[in-house]
Amino acid sequence: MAMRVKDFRISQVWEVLRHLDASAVGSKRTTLKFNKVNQNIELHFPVSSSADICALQKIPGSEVCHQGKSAKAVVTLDKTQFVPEVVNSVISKPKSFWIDSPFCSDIKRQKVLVEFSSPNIAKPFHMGHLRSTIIGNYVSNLMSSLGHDVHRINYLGDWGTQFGLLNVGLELGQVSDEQIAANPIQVLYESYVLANREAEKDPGILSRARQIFKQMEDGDFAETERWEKFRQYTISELKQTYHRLGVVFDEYQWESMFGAKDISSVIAELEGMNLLNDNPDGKRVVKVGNRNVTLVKSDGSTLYLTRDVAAAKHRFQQHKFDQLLYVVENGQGDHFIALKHILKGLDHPWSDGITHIKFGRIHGMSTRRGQAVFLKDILDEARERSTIRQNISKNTRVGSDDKSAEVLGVSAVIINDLKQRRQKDYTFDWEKALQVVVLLKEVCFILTSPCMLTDARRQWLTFAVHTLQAMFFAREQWSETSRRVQRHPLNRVASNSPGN
Ligand SMILES: NC(=[NH2+])NCCC[C@H](N)C(=O)O
Repeated sequence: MAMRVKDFRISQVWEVLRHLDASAVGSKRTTLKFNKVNQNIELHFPVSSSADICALQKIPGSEVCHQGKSAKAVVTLDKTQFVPEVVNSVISKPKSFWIDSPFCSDIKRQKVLVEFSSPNIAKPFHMGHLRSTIIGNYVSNLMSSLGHDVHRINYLGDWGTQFGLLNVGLELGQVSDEQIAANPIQVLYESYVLANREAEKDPGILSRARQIFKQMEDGDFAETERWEKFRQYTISELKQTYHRLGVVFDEYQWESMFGAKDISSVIAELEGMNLLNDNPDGKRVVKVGNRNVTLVKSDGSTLYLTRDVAAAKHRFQQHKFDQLLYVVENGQGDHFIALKHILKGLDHPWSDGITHIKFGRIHGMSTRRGQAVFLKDILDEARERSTIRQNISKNTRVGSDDKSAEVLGVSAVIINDLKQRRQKDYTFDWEKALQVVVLLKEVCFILTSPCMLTDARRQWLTFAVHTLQAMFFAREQWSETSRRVQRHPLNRVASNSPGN
């Protein structure tokens, strides 16, 4: 049986969706189709219960068709009413569109912390960090569209023996503060590489690195202030690159904020709950399922996990969050299971609000400069390639000062990533990723040239703009697009005469 519901107004769509079993509407069997014959948009979804069927039958204009055994609903959205209505509602209140819709009225507003991106200083910003940045920003935007109070955190890795090594590298290379200030991410990375190279020849370097890290943890490190400056330079440089993706963080936290000195209370708590066991080799471990997980090394220094326990507690003290979401690759699954397990063992009921939002690896992304090491290189490459793409056709050719290459290139990288199945690994292909560039360019071009449009094409494009809005979660890019659409004469025509 199929239900056909015709001529929907947007308010009715909300009503239907509200009455239906949400799992059916959101299931993989739900598809949005564009009917080329009558130019209408159709939402097809399975109907799982007789209550759903009754709900649909009450809607004026609904039509029941028999079609095999399985029950299926088809909601036909009338192009002339629905498209302008959606586009105009979204445009008039892009921030509160979802919150104000009846569909979301029963969502309990929560304080949600989303931790994402989180690269390590002096190490490459690898593809895992890129996916985390894109997915994390998407999740944050989605959560705030639903009315949650979202706080975005970037947790930068600046701790561990690698930091001892980095300091040795700075000594060996006699790197000045000015050099670091001018190009922090690159210079710190090169110093780290230098130290690693030297450590292969001279084992003394590694023990010097460990010693420096121990001093850092114990608070005996002479260069703390210098390091504080380096961190600030790094954040300023990162902010410029995040800006290109439309990503803004509310807070930058450092792993070093949760070093040995600061986590004695966590250790005391673990001891108090009898969770910490002493290994014969001096390590202190916690049992997680049938694994023994180390929390304190034999020399007393802390580990990644210990710092995460302290960081989570700190976040709860500060924000009293309902949810804490970690957007980090699949490979760290065990780490987050251990984190949640330990917090639960420490009797923190809020640990139930912790979720690891995991994702698969990206293989094979390299730039012309070689294997991609920094986010900036990836985005520069996207811009260059998008210029080349646009120049292939004379309709989309760009001048040297054209900003569209940047916006389209960056958007293509984002869209390409969100198109993938989140938990699956995938192989990156520049050619495929940039295919969308020409389509995006065309949409913008046609929207700004009304005389180019036939009626049908205009309807389709208006719908495409709405779809793209869902993709342009990068806030700035979307607001730029929405400003264009808002100013556009087409939009005024559509809103004044829905029947045209
Ligand atoms: N709270 C966390 N552990 N977040 C993830 C941090 C990711 C880490 N900096 C890495 O690159 O692997």
